[in-house]
Amino acid sequence: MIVIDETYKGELNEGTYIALGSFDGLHMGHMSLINRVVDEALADGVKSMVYTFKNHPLTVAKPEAVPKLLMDNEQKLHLLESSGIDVTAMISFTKGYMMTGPEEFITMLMDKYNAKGIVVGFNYKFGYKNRGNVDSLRELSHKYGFKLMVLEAAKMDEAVISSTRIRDLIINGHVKDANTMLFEPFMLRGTVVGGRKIGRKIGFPTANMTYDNKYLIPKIGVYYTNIWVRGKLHRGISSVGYNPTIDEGQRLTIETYILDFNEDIYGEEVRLYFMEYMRGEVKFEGLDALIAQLNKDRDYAAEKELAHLL
Ligand SMILES: Cc1cc2nc3c(=O)[nH]c(=O)nc-3n(C[C@H](O)[C@H](O)[C@H](O)COP(=O)(O)O)c2cc1C
Ligand SMILES: Nc1ncnc2c1ncn2[C@@H]1O[C@H](COP(=O)(O)OP(=O)(O)O)[C@@H](O)[C@H]1O
Repeated sequence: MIVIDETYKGELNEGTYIALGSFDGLHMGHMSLINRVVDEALADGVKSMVYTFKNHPLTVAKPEAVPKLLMDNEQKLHLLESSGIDVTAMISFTKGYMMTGPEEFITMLMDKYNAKGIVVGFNYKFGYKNRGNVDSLRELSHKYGFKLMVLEAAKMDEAVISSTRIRDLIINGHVKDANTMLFEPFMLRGTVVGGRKIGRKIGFPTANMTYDNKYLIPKIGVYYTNIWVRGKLHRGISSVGYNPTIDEGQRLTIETYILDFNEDIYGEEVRLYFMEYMRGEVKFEGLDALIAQLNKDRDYAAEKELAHLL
């Protein structure tokens, strides 16, 4: 897959079909657009392309309304590439860019990327003040002669699948339900950092990881997770919380005990996949009670399946 940004000066002279959207989380609705653009491009002998933004448009248009994100750009690019997309344009959304009107946006796609077709979802809005929609796209497709494909809403349990719906599930602990709508399980990326060094003393060393508040943090509690570290996926049990048994935790930590694992991984980059909410965080009477519970958590996780990642 070729990844380009606003500085791209080359020419895409083969012709492209372009899927438009911000694609946060890459859920099944997004995937239907991605699959469609890949299939149609193959059938018509053009390149499949995704045009998206490096930063959420609301970071410029309305910073106080930016949602917590479900996915970082690195993971988005990885999944788009795995889906067979030929070209992804990941563009910085700026104040100047925001002024682009609907028609200007579409003619830019035709001039710069040789767009022969556009794929969007039923509720797609675009251009300055969101003045463009599916109806104006239809008019523009007649005026300029490109192929327009508008896809129906993908649904689960009779309700439309959306990034907002998935965020709500995750902040309420329903990660398993959220994952059924996602291309890959919900994941946070971070670096393993030092903690209080108590974990190893109680027989449960935990890899504490950094996190970025730009991304969604699941509900406080304990999860069955999968953790990708040093090129391999492992089962884990993770705590998202304040560790009330050990200290009056001021700071939220995300820490994982990795099953059947004994390596020093300080400084390693990890990806933590949230598979299932197991229980809430408890303030135990003492360490023995915490250890007894951790043994149960581990035994439960040991029986679970590992995710299949792309
Ligand atoms: C799967 C898991 C579940 C946990 N559940 C709780 C809990 O319910 N209550 C609590 O106070 N601490 C809980 N902890 C946090 C432990 O107290 C924590 O791992 C311990 O403070 C070690 O911290 P350290 O890595 O900074 O040394 C949990 C940790 C893990 C890995
Ligand atoms: N099974 C394991 N799960 C998690 N971390 C492990 C495991 N085995 C060894 N480690 C290492 O031990 C560290 C955690 O030990 P711990 O005593 O909890 O220290 P800290 O408080 O610094 O997290 C991890 O960061 C990792 O380097």
